[in-house]
Amino acid sequence: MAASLLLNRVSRSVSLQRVGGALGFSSLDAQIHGGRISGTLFRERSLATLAEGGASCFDEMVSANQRKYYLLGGKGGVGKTSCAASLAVKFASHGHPTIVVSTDPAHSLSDSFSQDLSGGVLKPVQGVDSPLLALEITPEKMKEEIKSQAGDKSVKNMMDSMGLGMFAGELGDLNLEDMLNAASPGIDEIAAISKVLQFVESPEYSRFTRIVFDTAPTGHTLRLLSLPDFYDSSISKITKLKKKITAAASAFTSVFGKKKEIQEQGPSNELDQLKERMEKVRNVFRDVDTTEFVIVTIPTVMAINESSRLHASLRKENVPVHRLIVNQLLPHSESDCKFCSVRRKEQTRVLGLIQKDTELSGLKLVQSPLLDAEIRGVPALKFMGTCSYFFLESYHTKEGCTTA
Ligand SMILES: Nc1ncnc2c1ncn2[C@@H]1O[C@H](COP(=O)(O)OP(=O)(O)OP(=O)(O)O)[C@@H](O)[C@H]1O
Repeated sequence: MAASLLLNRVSRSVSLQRVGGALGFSSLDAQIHGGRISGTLFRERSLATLAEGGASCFDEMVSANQRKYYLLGGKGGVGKTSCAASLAVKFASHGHPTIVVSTDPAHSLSDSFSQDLSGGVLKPVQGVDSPLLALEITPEKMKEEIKSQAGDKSVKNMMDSMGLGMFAGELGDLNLEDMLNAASPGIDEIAAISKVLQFVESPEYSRFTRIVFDTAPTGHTLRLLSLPDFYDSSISKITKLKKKITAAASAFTSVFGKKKEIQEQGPSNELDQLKERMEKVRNVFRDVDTTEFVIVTIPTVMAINESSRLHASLRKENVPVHRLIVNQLLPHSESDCKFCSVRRKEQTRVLGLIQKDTELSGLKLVQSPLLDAEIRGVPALKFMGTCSYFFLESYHTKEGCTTA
């Protein structure tokens, strides 16, 4: 019952042409490569009504000028990039200078915006009124930067600097590079977030009030979220080890009367800095006031099950989650073919599962319809944002669904 009411809500949508005109992109058809997105799929609905519905939905995300981080994640191929790009365009259109960052090594921001955003540097997105910058993190470039910042911090050098070079032969192969590579591919992502923190901390980027992350599929994302803890404890262990070695070295030099000074500076500072950055990343992920992880899914049992597991993991990690975007919902049609009718039944069943799922049922449901063309380019992303986020508030409780 609740699920079918949800679907009815999806059907209350708008004519593409009217929305296109209102958003100021009359040539939308041409720009999204292939005719109408939804003229045949959606029932007509007045823009006035849309505006009312839209006002309640997006206010919460767009309100407040303090900086907010939105991380969009979920199973592969469910529409994370499309939703992240669409949300970023929407923030920018509401006057928020925004940065959208892809931490997925298989980038598709450039494809989604239909612009070249590659190269591992922040690039302005064309066609949006407020500043919108996009960054496709290039893992190799990131690693190079970290390495060049850290310099050649091999364990041998570290021990040399401590006056223990004679023992270094045993350990000389260990270096920061190995440490960075050890947790690969997760380090790619943590390095990415760390890089973004650098960007947002510098005064040059302080005016950006919304940072949207398009994350890699679930497994990578979970690694990303747990890595700061992992590094924190690893770095602490290394620091403790270094202290022990320093103490042993002091004892050694006092016994044998060697005068050489034991230098405490250098590598330890590097590690402390790395630890500090990891802590910052971890804190950003868990800050309920500034951060929200938005799970993106599609109406299939496999995707819902994975979303449920993802939410359980995020909950354990204390990462704030409030919303679930159900993307690619088959919109209402007066005359379903057999195929559509079977899919629709299955979709209704799956939406019912969300309502019963202990992990997912408490989340606000954001519905995003399946459009009849690929979502590419700013106008199409604007359109997706328009038909995805209204009714947001209406759906966020079970009561909201059953009494609607
Ligand atoms: N609501 C929708 N209607 C129609 N097409 C969609 C919709 N959402 C996404 N798509 C299309 O589905 C494809 C995959 O979308 P997208 O790249 O956003 O998914 P993803 O989850 O980021 O994928 P990956 O896991 O590979 O990074 C794209 O071609 C996109 O245009």
